[in-house]
Amino acid sequence: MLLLISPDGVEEALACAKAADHLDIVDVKKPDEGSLGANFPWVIREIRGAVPADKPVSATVGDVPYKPGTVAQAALGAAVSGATYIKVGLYGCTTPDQAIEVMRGVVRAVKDFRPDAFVVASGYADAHRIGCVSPLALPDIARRSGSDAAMLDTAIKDGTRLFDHVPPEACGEFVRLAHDAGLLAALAGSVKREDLALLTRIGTDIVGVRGAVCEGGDRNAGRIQPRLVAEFRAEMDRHAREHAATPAAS
Ligand SMILES: O=C[C@H](O)COP(=O)(O)O
Repeated sequence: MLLLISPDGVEEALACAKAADHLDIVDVKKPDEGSLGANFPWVIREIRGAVPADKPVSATVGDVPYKPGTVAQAALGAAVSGATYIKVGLYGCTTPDQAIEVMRGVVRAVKDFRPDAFVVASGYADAHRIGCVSPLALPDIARRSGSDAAMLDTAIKDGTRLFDHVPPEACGEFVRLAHDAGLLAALAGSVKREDLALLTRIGTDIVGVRGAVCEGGDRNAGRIQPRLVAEFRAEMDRHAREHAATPAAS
């Protein structure tokens, strides 16, 4: 399982750089603009320069409206600024067809510019609270749009967590659907260390985290701490080892 950490700016990205041995992807966002809030192009560029070259930089394009042209242009902006993972939160899409249309525009805009870029179609575990496409629709949306991964995060950061909205069995189904479609499955949403056993067991490819590696577990007032990133990673590795040692159920 890969570890994606979401700093809110250059200062926290430097904390990520200090913990670079313990993480896999640095994900630039602007949490005060929403769960997948987009940061400025110059911040993405500066963070790209600040983290080791072998660590991919991801950027969120926002909790986007159903405006395919606007979103495609924003996604290209993130890619031009140096992000190679482009994450789109399909906040304003109420049907799978709308979401596919948005993601097709993103895939074309980004891959015309950089064919090896990695496009992530993200929905929300708490979609029922905001009225957007349902979580289990995401793998098919990602597949039909030519995206590379399907993701879930939580839209409303009020202390409720991924598994509060999409129970572990349904997350397992999400991962299965993504894998059947040839995609990676990414999961986030106030994930804590105690969730790692389940996330490992269901075959999650990427876990996205912010609050759990911030001081006091506070994604808003706390800052990312290299020590907490290292501890989180050690816990991931422990579960990976235990899972590998467990005989597969027949
Ligand atoms: O993409 C990952 C998100 O930033 C997760 O943030 P969170 O762990 O605070 O919910």
